[in-house]
Amino acid sequence: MIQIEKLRKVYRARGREVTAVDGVDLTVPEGEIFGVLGRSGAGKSTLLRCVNLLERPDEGRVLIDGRDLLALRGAELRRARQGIGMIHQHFGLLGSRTVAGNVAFPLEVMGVPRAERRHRVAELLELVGLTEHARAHPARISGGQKQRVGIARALAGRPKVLLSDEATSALDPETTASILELLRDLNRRLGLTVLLITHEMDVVKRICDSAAVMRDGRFTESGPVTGLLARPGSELARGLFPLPPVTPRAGSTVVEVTFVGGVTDQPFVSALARKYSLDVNILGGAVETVGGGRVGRLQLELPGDPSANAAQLAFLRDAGLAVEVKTPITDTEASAADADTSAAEGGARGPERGSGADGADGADGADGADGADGAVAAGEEETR
Ligand SMILES: Nc1ncnc2c1ncn2[C@@H]1O[C@H](COP(=O)(O)OP(=O)(O)OP(=O)(O)O)[C@@H](O)[C@H]1O
Repeated sequence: MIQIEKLRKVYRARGREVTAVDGVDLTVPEGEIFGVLGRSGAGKSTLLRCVNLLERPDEGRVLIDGRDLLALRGAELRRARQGIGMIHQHFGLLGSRTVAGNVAFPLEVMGVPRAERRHRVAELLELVGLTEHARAHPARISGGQKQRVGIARALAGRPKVLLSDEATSALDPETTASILELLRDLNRRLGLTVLLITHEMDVVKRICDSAAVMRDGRFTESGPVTGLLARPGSELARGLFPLPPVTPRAGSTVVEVTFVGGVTDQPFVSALARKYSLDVNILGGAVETVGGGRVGRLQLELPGDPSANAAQLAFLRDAGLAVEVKTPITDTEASAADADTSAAEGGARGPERGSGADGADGADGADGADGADGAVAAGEEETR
């Protein structure tokens, strides 16, 4: 279990202060996968690096299975950090060592005897499906395989907690899917608690139990993923279901409804139309599988303004839907919007951007560049 309390980290450089993490509280229960989503510069990496003390927070507490890491020193702290594995976007493998040699490295640092090391490396390579590549060098394997080596290495010290720093950001979509599947599988088989940071909405959708959206060092929303999706106004929901922006007209009601789980089986649109003898216009919609369950969002347009649709809106809410009413615009605004729309070619109703669409780092160092995993090779400081 990971608990973060009122965490704050301020960088000071050349007389300038940047508050990278600004009072974050977070609990990841044992065996859960928690995703922190946000754009570049939101403070995600700093938050993650404070969890294994690669960065020392200025304020707050970090507790792993109830132990306050900031209260530990020396050998005790090193042992505690061995219980936290970490994987990175650019893998951080040692180019001079084979796949097996990379996985063995943290075990050497921990002083594990040679015979035991061999056994453990074989076990780890099997766990990540790389037994056949044990003797290959990183330059000879694919990006997905490199990340599998990174995962095996991170698990060498049998950690209970795994930190993932944009682990799939350098991979193509197919490889990303296989790495996410591996992480989910390891999470279930080993009971690993995973804290991951990402700018990819898809990562949250595929494997996270809970998530937070981070901006300017703070969480703007946080909770179980399906709960966030069903919350009106949720940035996560908007990012997952990028429906086109709509311009509600005076005399009509535009509602966005989000439905989760069993609600998707109910024909609520036709039930609404029948019950109130309405023509319901569907403006947009998307249904996705999130965390193994079905979640969807629909934009509906009902005749009459919201005050005339109170019963209809209550009907949708009673059906278990999260309902968000888009504020109607005035007649004057409507004619201005008409002018805008006809001026813009084809109406230009592009999809809204997701919350974290743009954050990928530029490519950086290749294998062998950034040395050992800070979590397992305790005491070594990573450089960025
Ligand atoms: N070592 C550092 N010294 C000074 N400022 C830093 C340092 N590391 C990060 N920052 C600043 O702290 C803020 C948060 O950076 P951080 O890397 O944690 O964000 P991020 O969400 O992980 O972004 P990215 O996805 O681009 O890595 C940024 O304004 C960044 O410039």
